Amino acid sequence: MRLIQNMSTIAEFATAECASNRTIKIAVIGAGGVGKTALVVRFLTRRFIGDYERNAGNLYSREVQVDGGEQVAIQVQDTPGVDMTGNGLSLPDHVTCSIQWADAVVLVYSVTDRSSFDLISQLHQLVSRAGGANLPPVILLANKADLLHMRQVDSQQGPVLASALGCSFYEVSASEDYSQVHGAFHRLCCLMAKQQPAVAPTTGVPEKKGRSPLIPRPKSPNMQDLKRRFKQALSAKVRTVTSV
Ligand SMILES: Nc1nc2c(ncn2[C@@H]2O[C@H](COP(=O)(O)OP(=O)(O)OP(=O)(O)O)[C@@H](O)[C@H]2O)c(=O)[nH]1
Repeated sequence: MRLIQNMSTIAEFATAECASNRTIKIAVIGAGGVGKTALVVRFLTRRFIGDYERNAGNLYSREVQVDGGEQVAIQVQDTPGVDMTGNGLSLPDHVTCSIQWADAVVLVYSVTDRSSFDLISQLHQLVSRAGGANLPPVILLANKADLLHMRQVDSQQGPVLASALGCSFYEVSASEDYSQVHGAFHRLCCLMAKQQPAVAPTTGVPEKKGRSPLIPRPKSPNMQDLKRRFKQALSAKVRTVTSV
């Protein structure tokens, strides 16, 4: 019973109608398995749910209160994992499309996976190329900080890389610490809200031009998918409990 209540709270929280007149679009990019989905779901729902299917690219939306109390709509695109192959980067189309679509980018690596860290510079280059003169704000997240015994990337290396790339850095644990994850995404939202023009109340037209609306939008928001993932995760937990 408690689980069902929790689930409906999660669904309501994450699917809240966005009454805001502007939308901040954030793409979350990194190697497979670094915890992109876990981070996005943690930020949007406060919950950490350990089991996810391999992500094919989902878009989530909700409202966020930024500095000054204003409510802004955000869309967060969780992208499929980018991996290194013998021929270089294996970059799903979806990721390229998401980079072009986004107003801001969250690059993620796992401190337990050196190759995911090594990928970051190349991903940043792709973001820079796609943005041209209009480079979107980028933040770098080092995830899985709780897995001390599995660490492959020193805690000093993240800040050094972030400073070389000119972006903010946060070391977080999606599983252990909601406030770190929330803080990183929330600061990005506040920054974006400051940068993006509000819609002029009389004309309904943005006061300044943002990134092109003609760029094809990545796969559509899929809150049903979010609910389905919660159902799957919860039923797996129930199965585990009943089988003990
Ligand atoms: N210990 C720990 N495990 C985490 C953390 N974040 C994610 N995980 C686990 O790492 C695994 C991969 O997480 P996902 O969120 O599916 O990673 P992803 O980057 O979306 O993966 P793809 O869908 O393959 O691109 C899951 O088993 C998560 O439970 C974390 O902060 N700490």
